Amino acid sequence: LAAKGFGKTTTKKDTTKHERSRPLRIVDSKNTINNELDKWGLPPPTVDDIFPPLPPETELKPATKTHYTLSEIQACLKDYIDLQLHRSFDEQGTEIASSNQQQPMQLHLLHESPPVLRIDHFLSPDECHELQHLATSNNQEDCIQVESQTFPGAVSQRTSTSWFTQYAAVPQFLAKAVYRLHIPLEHMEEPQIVRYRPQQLFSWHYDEVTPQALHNGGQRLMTILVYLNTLPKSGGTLFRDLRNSQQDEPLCVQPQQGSALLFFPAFADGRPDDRTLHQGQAVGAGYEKWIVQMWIHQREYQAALPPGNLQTSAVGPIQQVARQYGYENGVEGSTL
Ligand SMILES: O=C(O)CCC(=O)C(=O)O
Ligand SMILES: [Fe+2]
Repeated sequence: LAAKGFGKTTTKKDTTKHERSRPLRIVDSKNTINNELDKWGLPPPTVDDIFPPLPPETELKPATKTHYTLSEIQACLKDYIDLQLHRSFDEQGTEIASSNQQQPMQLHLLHESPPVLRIDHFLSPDECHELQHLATSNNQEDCIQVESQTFPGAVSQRTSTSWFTQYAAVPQFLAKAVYRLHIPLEHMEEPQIVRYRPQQLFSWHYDEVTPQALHNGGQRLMTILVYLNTLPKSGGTLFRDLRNSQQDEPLCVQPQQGSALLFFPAFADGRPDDRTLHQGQAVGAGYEKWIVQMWIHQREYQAALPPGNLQTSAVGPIQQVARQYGYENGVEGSTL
């Protein structure tokens, strides 16, 4: 959402004027274009100006193995939103059995610091199909379509299509967030379904909100996105400053149907974590990429879309899913 280089006092050049006054043409730092200057006599900002490289002393700890225990995962998450994972996952990171006949979820830590987590089987294939269907059904009451959120002057380019959904229209996704990750319903931003067609992408950005938006729920503490379909290559979620466990390449999470990706745009106290700069890579020819996505705030958040969207309207539907999936057993003191 935010292009954070702006308004920060630490950027190498003052690019604030660019944001406010004219559409930006960002140039690659390696791509010098004829010393062209704008009307303020400034050269066009480069990607490095807008998303400054991390200071060399920044702590970055890639994953060093493919399997982490729950205790190890919790240690990596200690400065971030409290997910109380021990209530739903055993020491091997496997979901504690519920009666729902679905494959148990499995935690995978993809990066230690900052933590990046994948949860396989977060949604079943049927649940993934239903969410895609919800978006394409064109039911204006349940979800509202928003074309690319890129606006003139924005520094990040998003070319996909989003649908902002009613909380009550996605009870299975929310039931899992509430009963497996213990996220308070009131802190959830409106869930969004996103479709990328071939070549579409979301370029480098941070998920944190701008200071002007903090009045609504405070900072975004967690991004949860679930891939609704599998892509063999292309369309990955790429982190500029993180490395994979072999440490030979930047961390890129390949879409796998039903797998959730969790990362943390800010620490629990609301301080943004600059290490989470990421992009949704372009989708290859012949493919589409679908995700469902939600941001979790520090405090109560009030939805803007679709009109009349209230978290409380989802309580009944979520409880119904929870009963059906056997979530209430073994979850004492639920947030609902
Ligand atoms: O599509 C992706 O893989 C990432 C999407 C994303 O970063 C966003 O919507 O904020
Ligand atoms: Fe993002």
